[in-house]
Amino acid sequence: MSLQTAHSPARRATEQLMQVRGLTMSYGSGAAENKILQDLDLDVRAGEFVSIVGPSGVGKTTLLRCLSGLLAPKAGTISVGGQQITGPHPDLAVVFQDYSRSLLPWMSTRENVAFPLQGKGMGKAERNALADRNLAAVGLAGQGDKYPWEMSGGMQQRVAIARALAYNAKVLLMDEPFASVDAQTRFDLEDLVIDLHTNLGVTVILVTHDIDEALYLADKVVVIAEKPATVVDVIETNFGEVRDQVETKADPRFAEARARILHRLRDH
Ligand SMILES: Nc1ncnc2c1ncn2[C@@H]1O[C@H](COP(=O)(O)OP(=O)(O)OP(=O)(O)O)[C@@H](O)[C@H]1O
Repeated sequence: MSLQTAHSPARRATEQLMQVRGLTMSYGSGAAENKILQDLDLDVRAGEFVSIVGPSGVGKTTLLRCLSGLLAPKAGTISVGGQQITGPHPDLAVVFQDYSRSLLPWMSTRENVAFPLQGKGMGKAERNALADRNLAAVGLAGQGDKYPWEMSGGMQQRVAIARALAYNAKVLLMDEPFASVDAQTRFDLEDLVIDLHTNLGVTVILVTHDIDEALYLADKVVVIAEKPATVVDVIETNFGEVRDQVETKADPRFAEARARILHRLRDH
């Protein structure tokens, strides 16, 4: 597979969708206050794939939890489509690293995917049909009757992705989603997410400590560092729409971007 220039709507994103201004977050208060994020700004265009990378413990999960409305920031604003985020929001769906805790073991995979759709006022047959369509989109056609514990880790994470897609959120927020699977499964899941992004045009914000993964997937890599953490660099990747685990990573622009990120992280 060769590198190509961007053609898909997803990789030609232009319209502003998400805006973060002055995001500040700390745990505890008074003498015990632990400042994690300080004055962080972030812009995400509709259909864009944004990776957020930074050293271990810098505050990546805290940032993603704030973006998803699960954690209230101490200061600053987060908006999606011009709407302020003040709590969990139907435009935002989250995929966590720990699929084994995010899927309900007593429900079949179809029920797991269909469950959050109850709040959308759909009948059971419609929910199940939507669940089956989204399971097929992640390569799990015909697997709806299986239980999560009958599936491999990679398959369970596919179910969690199908559940997020079925919810039809505008933004898919992913927190180290491939950190708990083996290397080959990780590559397969990365390529699955690229396909979903390209074909469905969904906006993705993915947090990872893996610089290669961040670059391979994204249109834009946001580097956070320092304590408290803030944005120290933003890199537009321009590797084209089609990504290939071997060729993209061998592209001289990939090596250049990787070196730039490593320098930024070393300097902070
Ligand atoms: N609920 C919490 N209460 C208090 N401190 C917390 C809480 N969650 C995280 N922290 C602290 O906030 C800091 C940032 O944690 P966070 O998990 O956001 O970082 P991270 O960059 O995602 O880390 P990693 O790369 O190891 O996953 C850490 O020092 C952590 O100990």
